Amino acid sequence: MANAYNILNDPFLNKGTAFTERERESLGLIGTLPNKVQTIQEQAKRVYEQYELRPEGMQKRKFLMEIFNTNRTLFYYVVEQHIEELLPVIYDPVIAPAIEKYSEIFMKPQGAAFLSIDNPNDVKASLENAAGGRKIKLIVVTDGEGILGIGDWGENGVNISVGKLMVYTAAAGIDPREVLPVSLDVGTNNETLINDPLYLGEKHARVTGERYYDFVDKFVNIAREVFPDVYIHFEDFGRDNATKILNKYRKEIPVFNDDVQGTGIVCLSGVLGALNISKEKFTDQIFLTFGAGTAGMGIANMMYREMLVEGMDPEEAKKHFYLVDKQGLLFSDTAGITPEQKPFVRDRSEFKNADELTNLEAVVKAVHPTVMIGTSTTPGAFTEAVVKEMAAHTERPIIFPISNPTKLIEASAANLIEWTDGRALVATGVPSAPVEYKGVTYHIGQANNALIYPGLGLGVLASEAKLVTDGMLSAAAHSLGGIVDPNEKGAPVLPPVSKIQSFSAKEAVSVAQAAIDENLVAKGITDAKAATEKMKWIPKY
Ligand SMILES: NC(=O)c1ccc[n+]([C@@H]2O[C@H](COP(=O)([O-])OP(=O)(O)OC[C@H]3O[C@@H](n4cnc5c(N)ncnc54)[C@H](O)[C@@H]3O)[C@@H](O)[C@H]2O)c1
Ligand SMILES: O=C(O)C[C@H](O)C(=O)O
Ligand SMILES: [Mn+2]
Repeated sequence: MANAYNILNDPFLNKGTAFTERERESLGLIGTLPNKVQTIQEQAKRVYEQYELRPEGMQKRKFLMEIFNTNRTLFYYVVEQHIEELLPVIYDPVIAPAIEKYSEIFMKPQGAAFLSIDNPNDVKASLENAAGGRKIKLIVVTDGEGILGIGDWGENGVNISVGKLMVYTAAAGIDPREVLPVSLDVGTNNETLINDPLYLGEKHARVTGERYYDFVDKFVNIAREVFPDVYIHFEDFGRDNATKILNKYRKEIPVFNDDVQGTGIVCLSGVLGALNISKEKFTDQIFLTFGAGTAGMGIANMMYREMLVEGMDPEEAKKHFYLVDKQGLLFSDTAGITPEQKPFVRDRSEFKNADELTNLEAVVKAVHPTVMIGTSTTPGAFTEAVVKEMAAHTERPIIFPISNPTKLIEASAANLIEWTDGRALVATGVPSAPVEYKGVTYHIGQANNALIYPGLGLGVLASEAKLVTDGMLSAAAHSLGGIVDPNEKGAPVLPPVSKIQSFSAKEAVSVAQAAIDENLVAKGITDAKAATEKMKWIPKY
């Protein structure tokens, strides 16, 4: 029988001052709380006022995490009330310094499962212990190798699993009792962590190769055994592993890689939104991917598949793509081409000055892109010269500098609007304030996978989809249309975060419907809307 101590210390059970007199009596809580019984609205007012008193991001985050650790329902109630303001604090960009400082500021494990490659026999017990008897339907797992654009943060990366799951609940109403953040600690190559006496992860170099893949496989298999049908979301794996792991499982079980697929979906949505504004055709676009890594290639593939959906011939479609990475424009004979880049590399003979195409400005001059997306982790790479050159050859340049966090952005929204005299259609990965320019207020869309993975997840879980297919990803990308009025001056290319709950719900229905149409759902699921509505968790007592 749970006693007062256990109840008040369990964030899923605790209601704090909102326990009614009857509950206090029946649960043995008499005298363990101030006598006044509060509503969740009153509690939320108190929490928000305290939140506002905290002067800056990390302190605001620490305060919110205390509420998260104490009372999950109240936490989500407050977050949903102030979603646009709080999302950047519980998630990107404030999550970045919270990851860097994770070991120093550690207070509570936040319900995560910590799996170590040095103790592979503990995987099952660790997952079971962390779940504590809860029926887990969704896991976000990271190995911490490619956290946002800030690199290898080892075990500290667990915070991204926790943060991504917060967005699932706040945006799409995924029941917080049914989720599990997981960290795969396979070591770290980050010297700062290795030399940090307070670092909480394994202090050795990353294990790679067969032993690494075996460990990932062990985690996937045991997770599916302990939590049948669990949907696994992979986050911030390194460039060499992300797509490889995704492709290994995606034909067998419901898995998702956020950096590859989530980023692809949100960027396709953004481009479709931009074309609604410019009234141009998708198949006329020339795409330049700057930073052809995990996210960059996920985006290129999503755009490429859309070209095929539009009826374009595969060989013809490939000609619309140019990849630029550290080496410059990527050619078939460029050294260090990754397996993901290979299908999209160009032939040197296409250009008279191929040997000069080693920097972004030269490439833009040579290929005249109409869409340029930055996933390069290179701050300021979209210089005035690059942007003006692009804008000289296209009326409405579509430019998405989406490297995160803020310090890594390829260009600010304000600069892009100014350098193109208001013609650029812009989205950024982190939130950007509206830009005032020559009497027009330009609203900047946030091309962050957080806008789409919650709705996708709700659609997958509600329909009990057995796989996550390209058709479902495409349905997700197309579902965000029709929310923004494209004819309004300064309209954003993506719907605003303030509406994330309503468009996530809409997206979930589209995804579940696609799963139903592809015969991938559990028996008896025929009504996508009813299924997603039934699944939705609401923060109330
Ligand atoms: N907005 C979003 O939703 C979203 C989603 C995923 C990733 N991202 C961001 O995209 C960035 C990349 O993430 P990733 O997971 O693809 O990392 P990654 O390491 O897999 O890829 C980065 C690529 O950029 C290349 N690069 C590095 N320096 C370069 C330079 N000077 N010029 C050209 N290319 C260069 C690297 O060689 C690599 O191929 C990160 O900042 C991340 O935060 C944003
Ligand atoms: O975490 C984010 O803000 C988006 C993305 O998954 C990233 O890795 O940058
Ligand atoms: Mn990520």
